Amino acid sequence: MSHSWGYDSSDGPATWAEHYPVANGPRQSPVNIIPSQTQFDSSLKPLKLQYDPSTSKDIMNNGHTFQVNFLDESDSAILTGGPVTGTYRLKQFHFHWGESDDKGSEHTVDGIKYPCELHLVHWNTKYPNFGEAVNKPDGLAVVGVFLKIGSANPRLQKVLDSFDSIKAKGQQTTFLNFDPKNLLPASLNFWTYEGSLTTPPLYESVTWIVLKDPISVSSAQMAKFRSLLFSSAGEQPRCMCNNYRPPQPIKGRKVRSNFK
Ligand SMILES: CN(C)c1nnc([C@H](N)S(N)(=O)=O)s1
Ligand SMILES: [Zn+2]
Repeated sequence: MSHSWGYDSSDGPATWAEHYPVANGPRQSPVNIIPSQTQFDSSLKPLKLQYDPSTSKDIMNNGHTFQVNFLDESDSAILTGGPVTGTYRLKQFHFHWGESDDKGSEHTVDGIKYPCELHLVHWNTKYPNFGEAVNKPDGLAVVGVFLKIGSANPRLQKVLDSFDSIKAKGQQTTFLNFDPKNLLPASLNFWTYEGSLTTPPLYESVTWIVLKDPISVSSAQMAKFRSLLFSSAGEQPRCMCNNYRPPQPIKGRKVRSNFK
């Protein structure tokens, strides 16, 4: 049975290496992206994200974040191009955020934290299924999108409206016909590097594709993210926030960009 973990001082990122020694591995995520030290790579192909809204299934509170799950039995919602070879299927998307608008993202840019970060998790179809792909060095591709405080984002509304149904850990509700394309910025300019899952088991299996441009979110919308709970129904309520891992050592890795 996997060891329980969280984001408090007693079970948070500073403790994860006790049960997941890869936490101190050579390709851990997230990282601080320093644009002046990234390398433009003209061989990077345009990133192609082809999503089919009919593949969205449900939305759930997993006790660490909330995630929207997708049907992944066919190549209906896929990622191709960019830094990857082959076809990666969308499995789920989720978010990380802070207790206040001055923190919450996992990746940082020149040390700047955004209030929230969206992760769209895809698995390499060279493997038979997600479970086989999740711990392979080229198993996953995660697209990271920063959220920046500004005007309210109407495209987040359907997600926010589901929160009353998934307030506590373990709660789930149907979430049909949602197009994650609507959560992307206009530009797909990205930084990319080889990294890991940012939560246990911290497998070093992720090609990270972090979009340079953020999408907007209002402070009031961020307050709704913080209405969710880490705790199960009936337990002492614990606000779901600060569910982010801080940047990890780059350990000689290159961060490439597809833009100058
Ligand atoms: C098993 N899956 C889909 C995941 N495991 N850890 C995940 C992390 N939350 S992240 N941030 O995507 O690396 S996603
Ligand atoms: Zn994540």
